[in-house]
Amino acid sequence: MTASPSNRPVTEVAAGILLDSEGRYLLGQRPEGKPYAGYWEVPGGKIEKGETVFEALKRELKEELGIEILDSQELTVLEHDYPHAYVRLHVSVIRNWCGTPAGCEGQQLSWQLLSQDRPSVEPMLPAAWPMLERLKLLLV
Ligand SMILES: Nc1nc2c([nH]c(=O)n2[C@H]2C[C@H](O)[C@@H](COP(=O)(O)OP(=O)(O)OP(=O)(O)O)O2)c(=O)[nH]1
Repeated sequence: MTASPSNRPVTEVAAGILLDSEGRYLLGQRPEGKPYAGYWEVPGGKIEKGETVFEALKRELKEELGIEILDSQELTVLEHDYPHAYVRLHVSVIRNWCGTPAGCEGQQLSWQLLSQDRPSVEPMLPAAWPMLERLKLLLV
């Protein structure tokens, strides 16, 4: 495990932005029992030892949403220093998947239009904002 600038261990996370053909992306609400429960985020989770980012995304999105992702495009890598952890987020865009996303862990889901200024749900996890900004730049 690497160390952050503040010398805290870094938690590596894979986050996958599902983007559909109508320009909508998917947010999920963090379930009870997790840090920041109730906050909205892009689906994903911690990368396990020995996993690639794509393998972690495939596993997490199967567990959380019940879908099979077919490919992904790397968007950006962001770091955020939370009270509970220092996280490094490997953010990918996913346009091709099999199945219909469902809240398999009891979480609420919400499709959001990328053309809208801000998501219609709140609060968002602080580190979700820069990834949405980056996504908008990719598509202009
Ligand atoms: N999935 C996801 N995590 C994010 C985003 N933004 C952000 O700061 N994070 C942080 C929150 C958490 O500290 C970490 C993800 O960990 P997690 O708790 O969701 O991971 P997990 O599902 O593997 O958790 P676990 O219950 O197995 O421990 O990344 C985001 O948009 N999506």
